[in-house]
Amino acid sequence: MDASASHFDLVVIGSGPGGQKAAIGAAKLGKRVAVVERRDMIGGVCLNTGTIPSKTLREAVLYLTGLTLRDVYGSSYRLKERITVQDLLARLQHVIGREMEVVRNQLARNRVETVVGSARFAGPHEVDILDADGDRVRRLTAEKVVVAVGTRPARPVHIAFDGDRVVDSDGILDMQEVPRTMVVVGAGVIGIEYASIFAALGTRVTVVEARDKILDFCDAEVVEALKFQLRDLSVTFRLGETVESVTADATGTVTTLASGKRIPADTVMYSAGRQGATDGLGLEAAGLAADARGRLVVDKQFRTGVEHVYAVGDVIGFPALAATSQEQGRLAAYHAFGEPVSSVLELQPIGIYTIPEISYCGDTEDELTRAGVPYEVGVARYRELARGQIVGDTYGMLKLLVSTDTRKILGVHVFGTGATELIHIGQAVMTCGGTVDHLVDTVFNYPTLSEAYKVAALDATNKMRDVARFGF
Ligand SMILES: Cc1cc2nc3c(=O)[nH]c(=O)nc-3n(C[C@H](O)[C@H](O)[C@H](O)COP(=O)(O)OP(=O)(O)OC[C@H]3O[C@@H](n4cnc5c(N)ncnc54)[C@H](O)[C@@H]3O)c2cc1C
Ligand SMILES: NC(=O)c1ccc[n+]([C@@H]2O[C@H](COP(=O)([O-])OP(=O)(O)OC[C@H]3O[C@@H](n4cnc5c(N)ncnc54)[C@H](O)[C@@H]3O)[C@@H](O)[C@H]2O)c1
Repeated sequence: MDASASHFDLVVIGSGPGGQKAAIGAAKLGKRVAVVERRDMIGGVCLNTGTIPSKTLREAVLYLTGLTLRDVYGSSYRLKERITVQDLLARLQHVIGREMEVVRNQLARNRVETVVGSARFAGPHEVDILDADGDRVRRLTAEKVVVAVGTRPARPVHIAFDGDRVVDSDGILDMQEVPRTMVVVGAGVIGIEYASIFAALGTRVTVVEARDKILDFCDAEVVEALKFQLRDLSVTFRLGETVESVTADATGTVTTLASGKRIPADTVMYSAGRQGATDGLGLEAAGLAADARGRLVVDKQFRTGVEHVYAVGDVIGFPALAATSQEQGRLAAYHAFGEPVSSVLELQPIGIYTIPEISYCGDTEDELTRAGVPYEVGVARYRELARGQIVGDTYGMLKLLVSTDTRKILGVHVFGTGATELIHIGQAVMTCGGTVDHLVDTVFNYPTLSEAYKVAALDATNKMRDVARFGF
C-alpha cells in the first residue's frame, strides 16, 4: 500500500462518543482522519454494551410492563403478561442497528476512514493495526493521535464469571431468560440502573454494596426517595457488605457475603467498577503509561504527557459519561489543530436512568452546607402539577437550591418522569447566571412538568421573603 495512503493528520483509537466527535471535529477542520475500531464495535461501548442497550432495555421494560401507568389503571395493569427475553432483545437489536448506521454514515460523509482492527502504538507517531489473531495488517502514521479506548468491566479474580449465571454488565445482555431472582454486586450507577430494570420486570433483586450509601454524589433526599421506590419493587439492599464468594451450577447461584449471609439467585451480575482498556495498546512505544486502573492522565486540553497524543472519554476517568466524552473529543480535536474553543464542561448535568429517573446539575445540599454557603430550598411535587396527575406520577419532585445572598440557582435536583430532560432548563438558567426571580417571572406551558420550575421558584422565594421580613 502507498505509504501516503496510511498517513493521517489525526488517528483516533476507539469509535465511542469521544472518538466519534474527535474524528468529526478534526474532519470539519479539513483534516485527514482515521478512526480505528474493532469489527462489530462501531459506536463503542456506548452503543454496543453500555448506554444505548441499557437505556433501550429500560424503555422496553417500561413499555411492556406498563409500570408507570399503574397509578392510573391499577396495580395489575400490564401490556404483556409474560415478557420474554426475545421481546426485550428485539427492540435492542433494532435500536443498535439503526444507531450503528447513523454512526457509520456520519463518519463516512465526513470522509473519516474507518480502519477495522485493534490499534497498538509502534512509536509516538506510528499505530499498528492488528487483526483478530493479533497479526499486524497495516501501519498508520499520524501527526496527532486521540486515544478514546474506553473501559471494560472490572472482574474480581476470585469470582468465576461463566457468561451465563455469573455475569458482568456486558454479559447480562446475553441472558437467555428473565431471572426470577438476581444479585447485583456494586451499587454504582450501572448496578442501580440494572437493579431498577430487573425489579420493574418482576425479578426479586438483592443489591450488595461495600459502601454504606448508594449514589452518594446525588441529593440525599432524592436517593432516599429512590430507595423507597425500589424497595416497593421488592429490591433488598445489603449495604456495607462485601461478597466473599459466588457458587454456581446449572440450577442457580449462591452468593456468600463476608458477614456470613448467603443469598440464592438465578443470576449474579457484577457492576463493581470498570478498568481502562489500555492493556495491549503498546502505550510504552508512545512514551506513555497508564495508572493501576488502566487510565491515562491528561491536562485541561486533554493532552497526555506526550504532547501530540490526546486522551478523551472513559479512559481518563471521571465523569465517564457519553455526553462529556463527546465534548472532550471535540475539544481535543480543536485544540490539536489550533481551533479556538470555549466550553462549559464545569456545569454538566448528571442523568441516572433508574426507575424513576434522577437528574441534577450544580451543587447538592450537603456540598453547600459543608462549604458554608447559605441557600434556600424550593420544592415542587409532581402530584401538585396537573401534568403529574395526567401522566400518573405522584412521587416525582423538583428541588431548587437558591443562594440567599445572590438569588442565583446553585443546584437543581429532579426525581421522576422526564427528569433527565427537565434538568436542561435549570442548567441553561445556571449557565447564564440566572436568578430564582427569572423562574418566578417566566410563563411555562400548562399543563407541563416544566411548570415545576416556577412552583419551586415560588416556594423558595416565599421562604426567603419570610426571612427578609426580619431584616436579614
Ligand atoms: C451499562 C452502561 C450504561 C451506561 N449508561 C450511560 C448513560 O445512561 N449515560 C451516559 O452518559 N453514560 C453512560 N454510560 C457511560 C458511557 O457509555 C461512556 O461514558 C461512553 O461510552 C464513553 O465513551 P468513550 O468515547 O470513552 O468510548 P467507549 O464507548 O468506551 O468505546 C471505546 C471503544 O474503543 C475501542 N477500542 C478499545 N481499545 C482499542 C484498540 N486498541 N484499538 C481499536 N479500538 C479500541 C473499543 O472497542 C470501544 O468500542 C454507561 C456505561 C455502561 C457500561
Ligand atoms: N446514567 C449514567 O450516566 C451512567 C449509567 C451507567 C454507567 N455510567 C458510568 O459508568 C461508570 C462505571 O459505573 P459502575 O457502576 O460500574 O462503577 P462505580 O465504580 O461507579 O461503582 C461501583 C460500585 O461497586 C461497589 N463495589 C466494588 N466492589 C464491590 C464488592 N466486592 N462488593 C460490593 N460492592 C462493591 C463500589 O463501592 C461502588 O459503589 C460510572 O463512572 C458512570 O459514570 C453512567
